[in-house]
Amino acid sequence: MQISPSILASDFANLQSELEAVGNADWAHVDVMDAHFVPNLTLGLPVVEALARVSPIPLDCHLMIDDPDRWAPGYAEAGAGSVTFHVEAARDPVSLARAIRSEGARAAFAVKPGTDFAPYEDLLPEVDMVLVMTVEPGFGGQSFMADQMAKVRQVRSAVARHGGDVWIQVDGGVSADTIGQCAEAGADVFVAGSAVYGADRAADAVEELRELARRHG
Ligand SMILES: O=C(CO)[C@H](O)[C@H](O)COP(=O)(O)O
Ligand SMILES: [Fe+2]
Repeated sequence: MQISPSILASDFANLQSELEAVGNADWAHVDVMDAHFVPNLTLGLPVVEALARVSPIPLDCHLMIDDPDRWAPGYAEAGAGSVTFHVEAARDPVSLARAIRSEGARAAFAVKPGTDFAPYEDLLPEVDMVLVMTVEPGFGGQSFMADQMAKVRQVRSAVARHGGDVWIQVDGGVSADTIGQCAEAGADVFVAGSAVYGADRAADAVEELRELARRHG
């Protein structure tokens, strides 16, 4: 059970100390948005390169961008430990996942709430993780979509059928109130922005979420 706090909910004026505040987490989730794939703009490659230099934990980059085939391997090269692209935006997901892995990072694909997983099941041997979005991508602080738990169960069964160690990540509205159902459905990597950075002590929130996930997993 791994926790990946989303720095989207942190203080962008103090990113290094915000990363250090969640040094007990497994990953730091970095939301890259390009104002095309989603209607919001956050940060890009130069900032990720700088964060990779100072972060005490590996970066988990979630690319909400058009044309990931062109850009995603660069994030692996910049030092991200895991790079997630959206299948809705990828032209050749197999080659893309291989390019990310060949740069030494874990490769993952994400599915939006309205995207079926079944057409992408054959990609499982090419990736290290599947991200099931539990909000419409674009903004932090949205309400958790419990109807996506059926998809998490579907991915968990597909992973069991295929064998191999593919992690299942959930992202969006994950909190102390919702993490239990995610773990029960089969998720094992949990992104949390507001629930971690909105807490009095971010590190305590990370421990609490991990404990709740373990209890329900
Ligand atoms: O990908 C994302 C939004 O597109 C974020 O990672 C996600 O929303 C995390 O924020 P919160 O936990 O506040 O929902
Ligand atoms: Fe994200």
